Amino acid sequence: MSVAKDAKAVSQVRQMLRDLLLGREDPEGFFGLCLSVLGDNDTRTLFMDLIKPISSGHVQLHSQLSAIYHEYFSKGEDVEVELALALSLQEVSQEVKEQRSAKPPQVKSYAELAGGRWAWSVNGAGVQDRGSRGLEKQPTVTKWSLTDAEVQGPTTALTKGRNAELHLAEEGDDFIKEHDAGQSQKLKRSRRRRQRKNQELSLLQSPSGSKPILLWLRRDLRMWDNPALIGCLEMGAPIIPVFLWNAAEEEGPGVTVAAGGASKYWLHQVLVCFNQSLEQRGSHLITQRAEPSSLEALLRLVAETGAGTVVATALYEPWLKERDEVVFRALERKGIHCQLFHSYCLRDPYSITTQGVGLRGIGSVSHFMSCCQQNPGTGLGTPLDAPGALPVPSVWPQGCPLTALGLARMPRRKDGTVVDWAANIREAWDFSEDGAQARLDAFLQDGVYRYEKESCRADAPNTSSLSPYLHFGQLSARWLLWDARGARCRPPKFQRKLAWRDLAYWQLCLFPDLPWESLRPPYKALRWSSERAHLRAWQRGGTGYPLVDAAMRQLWLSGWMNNYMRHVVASFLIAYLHLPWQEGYRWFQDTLVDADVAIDAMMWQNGGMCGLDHWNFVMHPVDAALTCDPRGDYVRKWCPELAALPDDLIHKPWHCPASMLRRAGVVLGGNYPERIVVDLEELRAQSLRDAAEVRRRFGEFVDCHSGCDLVPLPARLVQEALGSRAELVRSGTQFLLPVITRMEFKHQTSDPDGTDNPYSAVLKGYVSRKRDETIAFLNERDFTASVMCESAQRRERQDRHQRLLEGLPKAPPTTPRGRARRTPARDPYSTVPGGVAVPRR
Ligand SMILES: Cc1cc2nc3c(=O)[nH]c(=O)nc-3n(C[C@H](O)[C@H](O)[C@H](O)COP(=O)(O)OP(=O)(O)OC[C@H]3O[C@@H](n4cnc5c(N)ncnc54)[C@H](O)[C@@H]3O)c2cc1C
Repeated sequence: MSVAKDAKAVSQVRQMLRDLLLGREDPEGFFGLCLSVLGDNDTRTLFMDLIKPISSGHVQLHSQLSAIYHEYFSKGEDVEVELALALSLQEVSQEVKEQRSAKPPQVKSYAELAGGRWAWSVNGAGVQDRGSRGLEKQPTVTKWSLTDAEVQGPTTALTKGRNAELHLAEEGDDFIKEHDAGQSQKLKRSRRRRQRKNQELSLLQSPSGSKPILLWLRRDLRMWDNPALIGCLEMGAPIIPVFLWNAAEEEGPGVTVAAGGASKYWLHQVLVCFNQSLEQRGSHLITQRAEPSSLEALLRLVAETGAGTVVATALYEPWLKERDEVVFRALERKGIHCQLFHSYCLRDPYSITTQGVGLRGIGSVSHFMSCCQQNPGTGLGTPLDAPGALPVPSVWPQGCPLTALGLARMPRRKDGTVVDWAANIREAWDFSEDGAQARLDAFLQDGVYRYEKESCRADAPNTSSLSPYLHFGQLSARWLLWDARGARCRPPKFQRKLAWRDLAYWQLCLFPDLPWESLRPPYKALRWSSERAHLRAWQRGGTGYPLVDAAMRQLWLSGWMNNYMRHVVASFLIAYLHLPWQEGYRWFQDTLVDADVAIDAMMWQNGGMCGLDHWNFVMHPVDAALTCDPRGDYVRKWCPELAALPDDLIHKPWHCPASMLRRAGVVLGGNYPERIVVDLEELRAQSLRDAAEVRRRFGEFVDCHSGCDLVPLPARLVQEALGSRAELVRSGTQFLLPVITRMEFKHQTSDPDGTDNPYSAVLKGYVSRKRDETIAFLNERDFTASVMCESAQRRERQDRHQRLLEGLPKAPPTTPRGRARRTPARDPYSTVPGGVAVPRR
């Protein structure tokens, strides 16, 4: 080290020491950073002197640092060489260089490399050997076609925050157990610091001579917490990020509509943003049409670039998983080293098992979380920081312009003008990774408080709106979970949503037909309507039911609507219009920017009465407004032609007197449609009768003891349930499992002619109980206060009269004047004063 550089490094370490004392860094992190700044030799010689100043004031910290130092430098020479070889941190000997260029870079687990001590990453951040500290390895890496023993260990470099470990397990009402999560502020500071450091240190790498790595990007299009990206960096070779597009492969078999119009548009924008992020780091994205297949395209790229390794993040849709298996097997046969990283879900859905929990309650999120808790598997690990710069190849392969992929192609009118249907989507969203982060920060700062109680409101942005970012992996679920845990308000309900997301992927893995085939056999025979005009009206927001129309127009214009509204429109399509759930699924897949085959199919199956879970409710298209849009603000926004109607009639304009409609400028059947169906009660009753009818016809799929529907079990679940006894089962044997079934179906099946079903699932709309209680409390308090005020005034009046009678001077008034009044009785549309922020018009 030169003298100047030496002095700079030492002063940097002193600054880091101050951070350590302020609690912004932990001892292990500090030691790791020293190694990165000073290098191995200087750390060995200078470290103890540098920490001397704290030896008297911070005895415990000093001895902790000394212990770490001694432990690290007591490792054997062979470990050091192995470390250097694998991580290319040190100046490597010629012999080692030759070895590296001859073989594809091999990365072992840090625990292996460090021999149970400390390991160090090429990018500069300290890496803790988790094995030696009683924590589990991170499950991020799967080495393709190798045995379990060879599955790689953690990519723990550049971890976000401190020694922390997240588990997909339930703790009380919590989804995840965390051993030691740092506070979010601290994390952000440390994140920024580390990114700066990574930037400096990635410049020190000299990947020249190594075969480049193809980083095959599909989703997980982000810089932060991207294990595949960091995995590439750790190999110390030039990285070529490639995005290959083959619509047929994405689509898979059956009707998945995996790549609908709105989500393809989003993907296009994400690729633009991701390319910008790469360019900021000195790299760029190669885009190609994968013709005739991704395998062929990759083989061409390998030939063109001489790449020795292909790295990707695992995808879990069964058809994409199968495609990847074929691709990687073929590449391995050609001597290309392949690595697949897990990061899209919190838990790899193929690793979830029902062992120890059983199958009862399957399909519900509680059951799923019990499975995760009972079989925690490997921990989630800590989020990773973004790299500061990326090593680039000397020669880049040929790509095609992003527009040539046709992801954001707009239709043209006959006159040649473009129909820019995405203009509103562009306005509504910031597609960048920073945009995702900003939305998350804003939500955690503010929205998360309302989320826990008011996520059903459509008239206020009370949910995170992060779904499209999660779908395209601009935000990792792990990162989101981590930050949510660090939020000031612990949001268990929000965290649980991430379990829903994983549950959907688990279900898709178990039932690959989920997007097009009803899981409950009898319901395949349900009598559905074929009224195309109704479907069109529903799709375009022209049903005549303002709440449904507002939601469907929001979907069309912005590509999104909140969960509650998705339930409202799904209930309307299925229970009132009797249209098949698949129609709803397909429309959502085409119009949602967050269209996600697994989640969408699971939710539509559940809504369509044939999924693993049954929604035990049906949303009423008018009454639901009481819960989600009590003042009609949401309807006013998306159906402006109704804006002038009063709050209590805006959700049912057909009840408005003609004069009121005239004054409000509403013409039913003119500028706003008449209702496409009128007798909602009868339509609902018919839907119930239809369900009971198919259950009776296919009695073999109804459990005679519990009255529950029976679902054929997939082989994987049979295997888990029977264990070794599964071998004794004759092939082709079908097992049926009783699943959660709506009470009203059971009752209707047993009493088909009964007129009064006591289990009616139609929700009448409700204002949350908590809100009711708060209002009742405030009303009560107001009333008590006004009574007290009244009696004080009475006393004051008596006192004044008394003084007058006795000829004494007037006393100054002691209480503010005002008439005692009772707070008016709560009307159903009132909101908590100072609570939910819905401005009254
Ligand atoms: C009929 C129907 C279809 C749906 N289709 C999709 C879809 O295609 N893509 C999609 O991402 N979500 C879908 N959902 C689930 C849910 O409505 C959205 O995830 C949510 O509205 C997204 O908004 P948010 O990010 O503000 O959610 P938040 O409530 O803030 O939740 C945070 C995240 O948790 C996940 N999540 C939330 N709810 C669910 C759920 N019920 N199931 C699985 N994951 C969930 C999402 O990734 C979401 O971004 C559907 C729901 C219904 C009823």
